Amino acid sequence: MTHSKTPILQVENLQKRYPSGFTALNGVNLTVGEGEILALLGPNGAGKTTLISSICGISRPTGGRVLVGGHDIQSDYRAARSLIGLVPQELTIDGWEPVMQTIRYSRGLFGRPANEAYLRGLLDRLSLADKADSRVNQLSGGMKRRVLIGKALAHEPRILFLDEPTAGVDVELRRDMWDLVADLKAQGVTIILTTHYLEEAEAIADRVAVIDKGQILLVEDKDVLMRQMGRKFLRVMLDAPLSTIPEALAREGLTLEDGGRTLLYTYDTHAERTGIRALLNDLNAVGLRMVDLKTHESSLEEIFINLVKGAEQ
Ligand SMILES: Nc1ncnc2c1ncn2[C@@H]1O[C@H](COP(=O)(O)OP(=O)(O)OP(=O)(O)O)[C@@H](O)[C@H]1O
Repeated sequence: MTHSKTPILQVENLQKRYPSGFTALNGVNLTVGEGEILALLGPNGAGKTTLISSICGISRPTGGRVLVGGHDIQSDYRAARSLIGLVPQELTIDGWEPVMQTIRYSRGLFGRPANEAYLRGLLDRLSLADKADSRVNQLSGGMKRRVLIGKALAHEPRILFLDEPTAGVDVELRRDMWDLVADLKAQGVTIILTTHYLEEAEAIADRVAVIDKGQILLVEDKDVLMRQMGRKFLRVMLDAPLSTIPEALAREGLTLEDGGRTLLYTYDTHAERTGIRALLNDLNAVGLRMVDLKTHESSLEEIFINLVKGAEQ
């Protein structure tokens, strides 16, 4: 398991109360292992950006502590921050300097020795090699975002934060981003990303943390989460509509939909017996004829919506 390794990040009872009096983080605990990809999910205003800003030392927590590679982000800021790369949500980049110079400058800020070969390789991986001498303010939005990633990686951080990395980007950049994440993971870099695209978390995360109203509702291996909370649906399309479910078929998880034309059977993915065979036998016995069968598995999106809804009740 990835998270049984040495933790690169320890967040302990983190609190953030803004001067307005609003509590954006209310006792967050989170441990992330080296080389892990963690997706941080939560509705708008849940506290994702506040959490990332507090971990990266941009926003000052009002309680608790953050250790990065064992260094306290407040009392040992330089050592902790040098392990971190941050790609912010906003396109906070402009300026007339050329791309290569911008990235070189970012590396220098962390006191890393010059390494042109590394920086060239980085531009290459970000499909920016032919833009090395272009001015940042003359680039497209997508290219600026690539430069931001280059800046975040210029000092070879061990942990990379991506705040909404693919919001509003085109398909190509999204695919490049996912490839880059896989490359970095192969090099042992830890990645924490926030996203509103659940299929993105489903595609690339090892673990998923769900945050709502400044509290972590759950942290779990993605596969375990999908196995435990996932449901499967079997739809049996009938050749003639039913007004009610016949007595002989009645069982838990069975409902009618589509004006009685479809029987919807919901079952647990981890149940020992799904009950499908028995259902199909019973259908046969009562003389119902089906024209088609379809199955569907709940996505991370459905699981997430149910989790956040459940927490509100
Ligand atoms: N400077 C601030 N002063 C007061 N409240 C703030 C400040 N910054 C953020 N908040 C509030 O803290 C809460 C958490 O905001 P945050 O930006 O961390 O959420 P988020 O989960 O990143 O949301 P989104 O998905 O919309 O980006 C929100 O209710 C927000 O209004």
